[in-house]
Amino acid sequence: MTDTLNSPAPSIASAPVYTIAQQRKIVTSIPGPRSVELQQRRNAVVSGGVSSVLPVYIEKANGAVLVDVDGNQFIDFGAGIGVTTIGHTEASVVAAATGQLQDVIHTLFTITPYEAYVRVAELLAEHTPGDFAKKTVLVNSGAEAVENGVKIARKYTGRRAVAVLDHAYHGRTNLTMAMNYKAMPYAAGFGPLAGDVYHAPSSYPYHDGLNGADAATRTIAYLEKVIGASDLACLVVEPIQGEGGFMVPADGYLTALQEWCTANGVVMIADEIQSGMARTGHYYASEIFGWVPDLVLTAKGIAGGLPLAAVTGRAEIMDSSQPGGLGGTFGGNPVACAAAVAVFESIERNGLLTEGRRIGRTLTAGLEALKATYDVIGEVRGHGAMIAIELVQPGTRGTTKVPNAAAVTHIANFAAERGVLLLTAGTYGNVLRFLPSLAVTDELIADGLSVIDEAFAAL
Ligand SMILES: Cc1ncc(COP(=O)(O)O)c(CNCCCC(=O)O)c1O
Repeated sequence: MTDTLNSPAPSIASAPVYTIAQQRKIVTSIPGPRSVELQQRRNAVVSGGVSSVLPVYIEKANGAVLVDVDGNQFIDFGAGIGVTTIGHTEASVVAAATGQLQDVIHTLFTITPYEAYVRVAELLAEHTPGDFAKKTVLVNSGAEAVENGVKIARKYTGRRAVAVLDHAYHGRTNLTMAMNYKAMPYAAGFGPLAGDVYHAPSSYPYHDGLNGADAATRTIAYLEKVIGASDLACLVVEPIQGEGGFMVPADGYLTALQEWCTANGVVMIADEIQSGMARTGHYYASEIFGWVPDLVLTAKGIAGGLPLAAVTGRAEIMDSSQPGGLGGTFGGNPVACAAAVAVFESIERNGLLTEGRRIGRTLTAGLEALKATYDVIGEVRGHGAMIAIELVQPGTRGTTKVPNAAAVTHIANFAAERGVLLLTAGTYGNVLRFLPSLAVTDELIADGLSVIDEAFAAL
């Protein structure tokens, strides 16, 4: 899809100031000796259910670089799964959070409120898609935002059913586990799972070859024939699917679904937890597709690394809850809210939407060049600083497109040993995703891609 919104804009107002040299540096084996020692301590006291992609223990981080306890420096193409979007330890976030820590750390907004929560809700009303009256509830995690978005939609419609798309990911709570596409590792053995959740066909152009209208017709047929609009409270959709593998829906797909939802009294919810907050070169990925959702879920990058999440949307829907029906002890914590205000201000001050589009162009060009050389790269896709490559078995990218998870594992491990942290994704584990912070330089991207080129050559 051509991103017609992808128009170069004036350069950023102020270049980032880094406290750690933005370069890759390997000084020990990976993991190094102190990481190995820490891993042994961890194995004695941390649940085996908590795994780590790379057992390298991080001591410092800044911009797009991680520094481990042995002095190795990694190019971070993961940003903690799209959280440190404006950069690790971004100066204005650190200052705002530090100041708030010295004033008041916690009062519980539902007991005695404070301005920072209100300011975040004002910023969300301003920057989420749609020019209608909007309201917000703040919570702590993405899954909690999904849970509350569904609660609110059920209350507003008086209906129970929840529809999600194939390849979706929405969290690790009981309801969100039921909403996920993959049971392993997220839900296996943790059931019984919540009922009234239905999985509808999605738009996956690389595999289904459908245009937006035809893909939407297929999804809507499922919603009408399998569920029935009369009991459907909400349809929850990631505009660009995250854990599922960065699938970019065909043009017109999302707006066609929104039209059907509006005509049938169904609340359509954009799960922008991974794709939102300037990740794609737009505040919200929904904008790329001209989609104005009824509710928008925000988390991950909103508070620069501190835990904060939000449900934002049409005031009449958000006000359907009875007073006291929404809340929680830490939801909208003052320190996280102060950090979030700083994040919004940094996006504007430093022109980070433009930076996201720059990063998208740089990554896409570099990965398309690799695709021209290596036929295991089936597709390069995404927007802004949310780009992925889907890997397939040799000789199949134009035909059966057989997933190649082994190649993904090889590339990720090869890169990690040389100081490049890459995350995998995809229902079949055959996607490499790039989620760098918007502070990453073109030089650092080029260095990281040179390592990845070596990794493909060594396949
Ligand atoms: C679209 C989308 N919705 C919801 C969530 C859930 O957000 P939480 O903050 O992890 O609860 C995510 C979190 N994705 C990363 C999960 C990492 C892991 O748990 O191992 C997402 O991407």
